[in-house]
Amino acid sequence: MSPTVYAFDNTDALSAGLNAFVEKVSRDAIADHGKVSVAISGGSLPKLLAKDLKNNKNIDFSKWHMFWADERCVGYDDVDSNYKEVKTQLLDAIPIPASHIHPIQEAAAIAKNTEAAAQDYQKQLEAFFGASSLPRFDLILLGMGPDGHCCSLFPGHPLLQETHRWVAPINDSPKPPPERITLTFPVVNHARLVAFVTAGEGKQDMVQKIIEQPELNLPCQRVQPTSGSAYWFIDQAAAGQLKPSSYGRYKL
Ligand SMILES: O=C1O[C@H](COP(=O)(O)O)[C@@H](O)[C@H](O)[C@H]1O
Repeated sequence: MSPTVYAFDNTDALSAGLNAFVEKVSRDAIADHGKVSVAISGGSLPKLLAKDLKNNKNIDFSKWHMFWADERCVGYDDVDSNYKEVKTQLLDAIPIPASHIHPIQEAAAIAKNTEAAAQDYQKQLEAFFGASSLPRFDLILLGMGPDGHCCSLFPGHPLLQETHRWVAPINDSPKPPPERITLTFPVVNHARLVAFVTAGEGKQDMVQKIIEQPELNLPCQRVQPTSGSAYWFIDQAAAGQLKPSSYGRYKL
């Protein structure tokens, strides 16, 4: 099924719309099963997400559990750490319990032992979701790279074919740093909801390809939740090459 695309006049409006969307996801998940599992990417997403969300007093963040959709194998304080970016932008400002924050194992990341880091992260997912069936995140928040990658799943990379592992190591990411871990498509596509968030003119070519040329089979296009839904939250600059019929407006 095609994703639902929401375009906003600017990044402030995008952050406001995303905040409203996440508030509803959180309320629905807590009403349904008492907690909220979220996986998040790095890059430009955390700042866009956090702008309004960090001040949202209508969300019970004590019920949130935060995981990462992908992570670079660096220390927690490294400028390349997705954990650090999410922590600085969002987690330090919201009342989420420390025990509900699930970053990559730092020792394995610093050692650039991607295999150990991926295995440990799979264990963390098994401990939270149970080991017997695929994790089902309430919400996976993803960015989109200018080459159409999401998580650390890059165009043409063999990891796109992964069907067994929940978390995979990667040692040859075309975008630095090369050593990373990533959720795989089986996990991403088992989520209840996946929301892409991207902004800026530099993304408009790729947004057009992904939304209007599905035959390209780029990584972002392979995100098709089997019993869930996919959304795109983009600003007008990123929507610059889309046909008006390809997107709608989010009602706050
Ligand atoms: O390397 C990565 O890049 C993507 C996209 O980042 P952006 O800065 O172009 O928004 C990001 O989603 C991913 O988590 C990250 O590891």
